[in-house]
Amino acid sequence: SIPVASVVDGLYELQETIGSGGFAKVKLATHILSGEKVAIKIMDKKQLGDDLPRIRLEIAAMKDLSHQNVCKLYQVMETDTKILMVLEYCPGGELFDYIVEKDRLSEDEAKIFFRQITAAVAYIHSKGYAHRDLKPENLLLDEDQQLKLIDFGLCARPQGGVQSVLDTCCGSPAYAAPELVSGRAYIGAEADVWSMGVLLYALLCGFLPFDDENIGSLYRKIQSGEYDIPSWLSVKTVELLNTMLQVDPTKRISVNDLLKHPWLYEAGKEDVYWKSNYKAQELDEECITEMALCHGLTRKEMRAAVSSWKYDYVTATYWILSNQKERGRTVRLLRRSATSLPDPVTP
Ligand SMILES: Cn1cc(Br)cc1C(=O)Nc1[nH]nc2c1CN(C(=O)N[C@H](CN1CCCC1)c1ccccc1)C21CC1
Repeated sequence: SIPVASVVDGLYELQETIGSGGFAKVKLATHILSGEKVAIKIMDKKQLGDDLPRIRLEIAAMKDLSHQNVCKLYQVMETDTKILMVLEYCPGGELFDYIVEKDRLSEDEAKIFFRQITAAVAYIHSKGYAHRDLKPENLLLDEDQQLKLIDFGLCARPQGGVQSVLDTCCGSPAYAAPELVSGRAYIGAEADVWSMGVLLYALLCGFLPFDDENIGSLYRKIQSGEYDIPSWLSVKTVELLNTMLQVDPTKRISVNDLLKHPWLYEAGKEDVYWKSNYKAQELDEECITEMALCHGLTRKEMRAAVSSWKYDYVTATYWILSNQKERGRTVRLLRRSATSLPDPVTP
């Protein structure tokens, strides 16, 4: 079978393995043209077995999600036996390890993280997705201590969101059930808010609200919705937790109402900026120019190549450059270096 090294040859320099799970492993790598570090998630198709559709779903979702608190997908490569996802590298590791190290977070620090988690979830829900596996292991810290959501393998998307459900149900909303017209018809959106409640509790307490070695009694505890309130939690915090940890999903706060909840704004914080900073529509001219120079193409040709969003090396280079710009770094690529760049398109 085709070795992974051959597909990344000249594009990425593979380095050590930084994570390994059942059917996948994550290796640190360097995007040669920019010198930026990336994380390459390498999955074995055979080991994936009938989980393969989950990966196709994860890839489709991540191509559609560009947000400052969602780990960016840069490139997808496939060989006869492997699927490779080139993703944003987060040098801070998992939020899970961060909490373990600090035992538990102060209300102020938890608030900073929770605002970012709410921004990420509000964004993916606005795109018609639900993550359905929110936990501190799936939130990574980047070099600026910003949280990035990962692992969309379990995410769900009703075909085209609520509008399509409305359209399909006999055409006129007169027949649509109340939860449909209220836009609550997401698959799993309410479940995401419950998980956010568990997440916030874990940040503030360092242990879980519902826990038990025996899975049966764990389920009973979850279904009871009863959990201990440690003395260090403020009344306002407990009120917020209660709005999320409502057993009845129809009584549970929505992520849009969470965005307006006063707890997120204490200590004079400004609005949670949940919309995406990425502009996939209008391309960044500075990045296009730098790429055109590096590839020996005109800006017009480069613009056309980038806006085809093939999730090839061109897409990766564009996203990496725009991330660099976003972080206030200089937008710079290696000039036409020895690396075997694809020959410029003959004009
Ligand atoms: C742990 N760590 C420590 C440092 Br320093 C950096 C990291 C690190 O993993 N950074 C990192 N940057 N970008 C990524 C990662 C990890 N990572 C991941 O996608 N990591 C997940 C972690 N999941 C959490 C629950 C189950 C597995 C993973 C998925 C499959 C196999 C192995 C790991 C990406 C690619 C998106």
